[in-house]
Amino acid sequence: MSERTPVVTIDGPSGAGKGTISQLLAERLGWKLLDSGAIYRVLALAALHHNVELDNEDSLSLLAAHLDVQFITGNGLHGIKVVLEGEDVSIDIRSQECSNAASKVAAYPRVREALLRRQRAFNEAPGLIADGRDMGTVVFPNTPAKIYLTASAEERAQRRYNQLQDKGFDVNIDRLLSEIIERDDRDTNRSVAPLVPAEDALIIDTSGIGIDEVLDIALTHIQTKLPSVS
Ligand SMILES: Nc1ncnc2c1ncn2[C@@H]1O[C@H](COP(=O)(O)OP(=O)(O)O)[C@@H](O)[C@H]1O
Ligand SMILES: Nc1ccn([C@@H]2O[C@H](COP(=O)(O)OP(=O)(O)O)[C@@H](O)[C@H]2O)c(=O)n1
Repeated sequence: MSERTPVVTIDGPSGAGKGTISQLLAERLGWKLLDSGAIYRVLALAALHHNVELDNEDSLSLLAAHLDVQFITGNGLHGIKVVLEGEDVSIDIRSQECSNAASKVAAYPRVREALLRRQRAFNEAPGLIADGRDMGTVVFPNTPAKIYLTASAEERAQRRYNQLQDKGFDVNIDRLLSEIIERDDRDTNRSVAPLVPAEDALIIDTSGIGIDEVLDIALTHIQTKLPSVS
């Protein structure tokens, strides 16, 4: 399988800066954006709405295959408005409850399989920035332009705390840190598509590095790997 149009993958744990850098790259290059985490978040929210148990792989994979979700660009929190069954859920999917539920539903192989084609369909001209956990390892493994962002758990929890507070969520930093560690652990140790840098990814530890500098490093890497990008 080879990618039809250029793809840049941005993977890493929660709060590493993937969404921020992906959005800036998509704007800079005029490319499409795939926020794959939002798909798992929406599935988790749909499961909560329809009283589907988060440990029922059969029902979850059926729900995943028929998920009625739209991503409308140029709007909303992450630059994308997320609409589930006609309802704008852009804010609801960012709650801590949804974050935790997303990482639970994402651990099931048949759920991931059911969402694979939907994610690959985002690969449209002129190019795609794909943000997630397994973009470089599973969803778009053939692209040469792979980036893995990381930072210490404490720094990521502090960033997420500031971000959620700004959005009006009531958050507790200690609970946030333990949930981030728990989610990292679940994402890293699952049997399918675990959170791990692709062998050929550029790893950027963003602890103590500002967004502008991370963006410069990412752009230089992309231009090296995809010479058509200027
Ligand atoms: N390099 C950085 N330095 C400081 N803050 C950052 C950096 N990258 C991202 N942030 C901030 O951290 C928060 C989480 O970033 P986000 O892009 O949502 O992470 P992720 O998508 O990896 O979970 C955002 O408020 C963002 O502005
Ligand atoms: N490609 C992806 C993206 C997200 N996920 C799961 O979905 C959850 C939410 O992803 P996210 O990217 O929105 O989370 P944050 O990094 O924004 O905290 C993660 O904890 C993962 O369990 C995944 O398994 N694979």
